[in-house]
Amino acid sequence: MTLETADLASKVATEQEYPFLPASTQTPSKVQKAIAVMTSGGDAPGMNSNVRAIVRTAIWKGCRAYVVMEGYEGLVKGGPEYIKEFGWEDVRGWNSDGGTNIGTARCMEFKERWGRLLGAQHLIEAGVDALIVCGGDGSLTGADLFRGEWPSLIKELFENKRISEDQYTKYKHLNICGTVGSIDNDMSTTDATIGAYSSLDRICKAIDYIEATAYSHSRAFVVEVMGRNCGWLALMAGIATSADYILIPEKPSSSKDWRDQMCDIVSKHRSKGKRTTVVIVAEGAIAADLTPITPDDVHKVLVDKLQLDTRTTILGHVQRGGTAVAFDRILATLQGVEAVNAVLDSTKDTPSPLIAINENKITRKPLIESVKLTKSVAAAIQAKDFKKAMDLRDTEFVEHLHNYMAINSADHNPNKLPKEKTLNIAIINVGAPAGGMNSAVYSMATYCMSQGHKPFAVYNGFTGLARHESVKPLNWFDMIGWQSRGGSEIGTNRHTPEEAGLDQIASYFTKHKFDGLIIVGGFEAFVSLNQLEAHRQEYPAFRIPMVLIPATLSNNVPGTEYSLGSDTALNALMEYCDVVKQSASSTRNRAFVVEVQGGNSGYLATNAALACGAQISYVPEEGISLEQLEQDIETLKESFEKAGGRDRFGKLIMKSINASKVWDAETLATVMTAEANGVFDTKSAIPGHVQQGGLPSPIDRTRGTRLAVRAVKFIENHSDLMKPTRQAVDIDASYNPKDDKLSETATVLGIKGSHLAFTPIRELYENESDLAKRMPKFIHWASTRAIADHLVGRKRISETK
Ligand SMILES: Nc1ncnc2c1ncn2[C@@H]1O[C@H](COP(=O)(O)OP(=O)(O)OP(=O)(O)O)[C@@H](O)[C@H]1O
Ligand SMILES: O=P(O)(O)OC[C@H]1O[C@](O)(CO)[C@@H](O)[C@@H]1O
Ligand SMILES: [Mg+2]
Repeated sequence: MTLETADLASKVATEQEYPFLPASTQTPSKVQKAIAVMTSGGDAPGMNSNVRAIVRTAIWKGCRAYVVMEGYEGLVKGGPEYIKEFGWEDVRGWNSDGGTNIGTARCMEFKERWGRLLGAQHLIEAGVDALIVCGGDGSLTGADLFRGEWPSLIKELFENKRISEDQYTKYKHLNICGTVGSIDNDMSTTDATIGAYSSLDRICKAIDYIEATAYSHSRAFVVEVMGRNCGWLALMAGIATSADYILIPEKPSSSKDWRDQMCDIVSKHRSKGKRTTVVIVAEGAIAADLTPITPDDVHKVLVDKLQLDTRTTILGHVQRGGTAVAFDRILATLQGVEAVNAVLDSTKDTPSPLIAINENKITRKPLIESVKLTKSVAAAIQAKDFKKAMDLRDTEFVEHLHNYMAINSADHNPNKLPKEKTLNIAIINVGAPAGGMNSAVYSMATYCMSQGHKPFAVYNGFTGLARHESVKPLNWFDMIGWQSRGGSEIGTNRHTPEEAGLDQIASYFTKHKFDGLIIVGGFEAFVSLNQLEAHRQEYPAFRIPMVLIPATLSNNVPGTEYSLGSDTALNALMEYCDVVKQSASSTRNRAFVVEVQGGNSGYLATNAALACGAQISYVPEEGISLEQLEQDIETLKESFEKAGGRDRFGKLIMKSINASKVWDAETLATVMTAEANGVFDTKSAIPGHVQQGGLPSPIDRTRGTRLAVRAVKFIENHSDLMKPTRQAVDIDASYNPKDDKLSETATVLGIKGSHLAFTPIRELYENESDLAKRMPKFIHWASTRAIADHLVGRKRISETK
């Protein structure tokens, strides 16, 4: 995630007070604004990270921070019990807490004007001049209304002498900002709401468990998931667990009655030997005539029409529980920082912002527009205009649904494409295993099948091919369950084509008539793709469209801000760190140095630091200077002394293995303990290959699918361009390596800012790679380091000089 906030440091008051002090002890001259945050609507994992980031950023910038307890109910009730000033320490350790620590509510009074009038009065009485609301579509609709009505509310308060003239003048404009916190992911203009991916994680885990018992009894399960009127959770869970059928509000079956369509698909799967059936029903699922579809309805159909032994599981509030996944913690943190920036940037003429995320970029969107768009989805559904409802959901939603439907019909429906258009597509994994590799392979293979292409797996990387001709067409039955599995089902290794043997590889490409290649892997895969492209002149077999889907926990592939597996790894590391931090907190005066993988990339260490609130992260990009180390030990000492054995004060230090050759985790821990003079002690903790993760995270699974389908489409779209270059009579003359159009057909599919993008491998290899370090030249996450530091009060040598 990149955050192009104007440099945080530049907005910081020049002489910073030590940020461990509560806001109230800061000198009033530095106080710019009083910023309040509330959480509202259903609680969502990650809300606490959002509040933590808002409170600390506000304090860091010299503002006073307030929290409104119990959502809008707290505004309506008012007073210091509900609108409280918060200090730096009040939000310590909140990253790993589920739910919302400041409470939330569904407040009917705020839907009435008199309730909002009270809310306005109480905000003014508390001296709050900016309100950040973290909530779902309902909460932000309320916020939008509140802001719209503000002038009339304060006029009425003034006229009725409920506020003074001074207050009336001072609080003329309500500065409001929304951060979207809801498990439903139903807010337009943002790809993800805080909490949605945590909920998806809970759902996928539950369905993974259900699969095992369903398999044992050869049963069908109907699983109801939340989401109110939005089918995002059901759709994404459907993709991530390769469920047999999903029912969502936005897309009732139009061609057929849903019962017949579901039974068709389920019986096709069963007839091919599948022992389990999972049907996911969104709680808002409806038929084309708007009649609700309940789990009982689905259960009855599966029993009556297909005679399946069927059970129903309503997941309920389990989906909202537990600690937030790494994505939500980081999203909530970066959005919290951005929300404070937005509030400080705003003038009376600025429209109220909503802090969104598009692909990998934190963005600001006009709140009013987002609320309007969101409301129009519900209106379109009510009007049975499902096409419009789909169009109004973000484009990613539409893409995911299209992919799910295609993949789910793989190998069952008549081929989409005429015979002459169908292709042989080779799939290979290269490098270390990464979460989501299987999902990508499964999805590209099944998508190929749905179009009529023939997917081939190249087993055990390029050496497998060169030495053993390990190529096999993939079939549907063999891949059942791959979507949810960790590791690499088709095997992977680090050898590049040059190491494995170009002659053999080319001859097998020719023998199996490959028309396209998709490589899933990390930096070795990147190098491999470049080699194949560079050898197209000698080997016509390589004159095929080739796509790399980056997959590595190091997240160091040029051309993308996100590699498959990095989210799974981040979660594995974060869970490990939460446990270690709990231990450190219980022991009171203890810190842990956690050694993090990632080669020369500090991505994992930096993001784990953000997600866990680590005190320090040492990364290869910066190294470890003695001066900074001394400074860090001093800061740790000071903070342990100040804490005086208070609870929840365990400290984490993330250290990338390659941050320093001299300072390994253990040495660092020993030195810190010695230098601390008994104030605190430090231990080392080494998660090692646990960081590759067990089951892939839902993000890696669903992104794996999305990237896979895009990769196949790229091959389809570039096949006609490449065919003549290997089928011409004069094969040498038919290929000009300098022809950009041809060389662009060897490409990396990645996420760049707010877009998915294909970038030619040659361009990346020549201009954007630091080959010696196996790193991209541009570190897209660099700006998050300053944020991670500021949120824990770490001082940098450069700042203290
Ligand atoms: N139209 C509205 N006018 C004023 N306030 C509203 C409005 N809609 C919602 N609110 C306020 O926001 C609160 C939360 O809304 P809602 O229950 O719809 O949850 P949400 O914010 O959409 O979150 P989630 O859907 O995740 O539970 C309501 O209880 C109410 O106080
Ligand atoms: O927790 P409550 O008030 O029962 O509400 C449940 C609703 O809240 C959500 O969990 C979040 O909006 C919905 O998915 C669900 O419909
Ligand atoms: Mg809602």
